[in-house]
Amino acid sequence: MLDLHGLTKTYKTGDRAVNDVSLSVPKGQIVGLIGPSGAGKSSLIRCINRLVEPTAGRITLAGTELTGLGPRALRRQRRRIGMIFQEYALVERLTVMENVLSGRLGYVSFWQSFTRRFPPADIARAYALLDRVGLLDHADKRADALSGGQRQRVGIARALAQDPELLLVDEPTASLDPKTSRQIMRLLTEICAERDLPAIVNIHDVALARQFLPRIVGLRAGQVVFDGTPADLTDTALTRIYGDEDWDAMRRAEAEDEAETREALAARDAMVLA
Ligand SMILES: Nc1ncnc2c1ncn2[C@@H]1O[C@H](COP(=O)(O)OP(=O)(O)OP(=O)(O)O)[C@@H](O)[C@H]1O
Repeated sequence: MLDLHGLTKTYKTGDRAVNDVSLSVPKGQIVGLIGPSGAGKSSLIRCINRLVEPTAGRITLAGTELTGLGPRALRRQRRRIGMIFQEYALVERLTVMENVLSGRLGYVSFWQSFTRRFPPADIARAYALLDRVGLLDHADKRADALSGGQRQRVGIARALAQDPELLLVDEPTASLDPKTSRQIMRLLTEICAERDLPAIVNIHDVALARQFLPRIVGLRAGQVVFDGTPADLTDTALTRIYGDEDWDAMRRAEAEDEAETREALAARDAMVLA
């Protein structure tokens, strides 16, 4: 269970990116965080593992308060939080397996990590994770030889190798085509359910959030202005989050965009097969 209480971040510039956010995410629940650009989604996610230092408020993960920990204790607690990034953040010249094992670096000694000698149990677990994300046959490939969707699967396996108690996911599908995006969202939701993991997913694609995430939190100017199910996310609720828009026109434009992407991908596949 993750608990945020009165979480606030004011940057030195005076920007209050996160403003008194209180939120609980129970085990096994995956929450989508939506909101306009600049609403504070990234700042909120980064406050939770203290990549961004909160100005006020409390963060508690399974009973341990993360705010106020010193550097050593914070390092230990960060192992409990798996991060998955938009740009994957893989080490390109390392193999898929080495990238997944790098999720264990917080657990092995300096010497073991320096020589990259991981315990056999870690290696066995990394193979099992690669199998789970559908990349077992790619274990020895270099990360830079993979497609975007495959890279994100490595990012997911690496986060899971940490044996996390919470997943923080920052725009996981922003660099992916619609079909691959759906596959990645499906994988994330299945994994949270299987492992009883709480997760927060920063996601700009409202249609995708609606399709896959049972709970959606809307941020506007650093504050929670919506917290509900996809069915609760009516046009009125969307207006509260994003301001006035013609939602029908936006849905039509989104459908057109998706159809265009599908056509472009079909044309590309046809060229590859020809
Ligand atoms: N390092 C920083 N220093 C000062 N202000 C910042 C910093 N990072 C973010 N901000 C400001 O905080 C506010 C929230 O930004 P943040 O990136 O968290 O929003 P976001 O919802 O993730 O936006 P986007 O969807 O565009 O990524 C913005 O006004 C931004 O300019």
